[in-house]
Amino acid sequence: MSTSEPVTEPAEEFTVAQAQVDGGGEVANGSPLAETEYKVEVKLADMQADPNNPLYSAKSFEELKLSDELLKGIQHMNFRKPSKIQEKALPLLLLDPPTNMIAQSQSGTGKTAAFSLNILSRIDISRVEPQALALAPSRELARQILGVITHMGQFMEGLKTMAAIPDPSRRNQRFEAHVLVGTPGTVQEQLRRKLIKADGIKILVLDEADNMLDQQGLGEQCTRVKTLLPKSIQTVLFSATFPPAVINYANRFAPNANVLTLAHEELTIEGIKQLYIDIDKDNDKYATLLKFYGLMTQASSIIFVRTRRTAEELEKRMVAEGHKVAQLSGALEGPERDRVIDQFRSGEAKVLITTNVLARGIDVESVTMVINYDVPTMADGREADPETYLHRIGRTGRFGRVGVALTFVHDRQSWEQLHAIANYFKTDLHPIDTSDWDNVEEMIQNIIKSSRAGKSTKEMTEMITGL
Ligand SMILES: Nc1ncnc2c1ncn2[C@@H]1O[C@H](COP(=O)(O)OP(=O)(O)OP(=O)(O)O)[C@@H](O)[C@H]1O
Repeated sequence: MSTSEPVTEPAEEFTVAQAQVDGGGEVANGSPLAETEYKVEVKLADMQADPNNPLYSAKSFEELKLSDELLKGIQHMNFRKPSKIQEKALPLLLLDPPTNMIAQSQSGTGKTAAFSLNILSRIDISRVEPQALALAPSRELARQILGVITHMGQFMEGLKTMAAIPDPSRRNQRFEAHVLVGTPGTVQEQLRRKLIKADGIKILVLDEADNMLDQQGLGEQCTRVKTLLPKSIQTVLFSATFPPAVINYANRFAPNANVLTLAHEELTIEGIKQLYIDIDKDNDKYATLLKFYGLMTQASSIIFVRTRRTAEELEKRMVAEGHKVAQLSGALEGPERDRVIDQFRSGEAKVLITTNVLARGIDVESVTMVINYDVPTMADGREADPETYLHRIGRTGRFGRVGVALTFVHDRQSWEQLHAIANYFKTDLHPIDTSDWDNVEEMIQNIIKSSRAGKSTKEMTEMITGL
């Protein structure tokens, strides 16, 4: 061995017990599914029977030609019927010869399972080497996807899955697993160091693909990763959003792909009730937030802010006043980030303050309220960022559940930004009248409660149109 070669360690595989999955998996979070399962199922069955609903499907999982092991995995996750994206994407993904895909579907409609089932269907279990690689923009999302794949594939005997995310304690590990899920920087580095063997890789998935291709740094890393993989791979791009600016790039990244897209007017989720509060001054935002604290802890909530600094300041202030909150931003080290998200997922922490780092993909079913403390904007801080708004509010209302998305506006600029977002999606945002707090509390409490009681979205709309 030459001295420049890394000293490699055997791979440490990921286990089902570590899997981070919600939505009916065994590893549940703060809101115990058992309490609501029956009612939620009733509602879900109605939604899945409605052809206009993104959760609708005419077919069963059995009809999608999946292996018995995978059908067992799906059953174990309590999935009864596929969603629309699963039903449409899977047959195209499973075509032989494999074909590239660019696919879009609303937040929380089961895109992860769609690409995971393709990955698991194509694995040759007898060869323990990387055969599929899924990339995500954050370590939390990569860990979550890994959890879904591991959980879903638990009946495939011998299946090995691993995370490829920054981990200084395992810098020299070899990635001896069938499926790898990671972040682009780490994967690129480990491919370059030959700790990830590239020549057996058949599938490359980019989750949150528009973000991955569009963001400076991430886009270059993804392109580099792709050039280090075999030419013949199946490239699969998934996201809830594909803004026009990235479509061309996506088409080049995944040439001749089967394309499933939606118009942006179709992207809002009916179960997410979008509200806003007009606050007089910036200073009053914090006081207003505190008024919501009791409501925020009834299930779980995420507060999105623009900068790491605001996240840290809010955390400090709230903790100093005796409120129990967790905070996660890119300023924290990996293990600390893992600890915070795990606490939130388990329900130990009910309120999470974060930046756009967690705007995408994170799936915690107990989240009933998302607060946009700062309206999402582009990097310049001026122009509204509708895509990020959609991803942020999509952390609630997962797979037919209901939730509240509340945005704070405090001046003309933030009001105009929110207005631009509403226009973009052609959606109605309901103002909250802050002069009558009892009424506000009651209304939000009703929405939150109804998410547990499985109230229909029609009833939900009636509940807030009185505002
Ligand atoms: N067929 C199904 N039946 C029941 N639940 C499902 C089904 N498919 C997925 N789910 C659940 O729905 C939730 C949302 O799925 P997922 O995280 O894949 O959404 P997504 O479309 O990737 O959302 P986002 O755009 O926010 O990343 C998960 O908790 C998942 O377990």
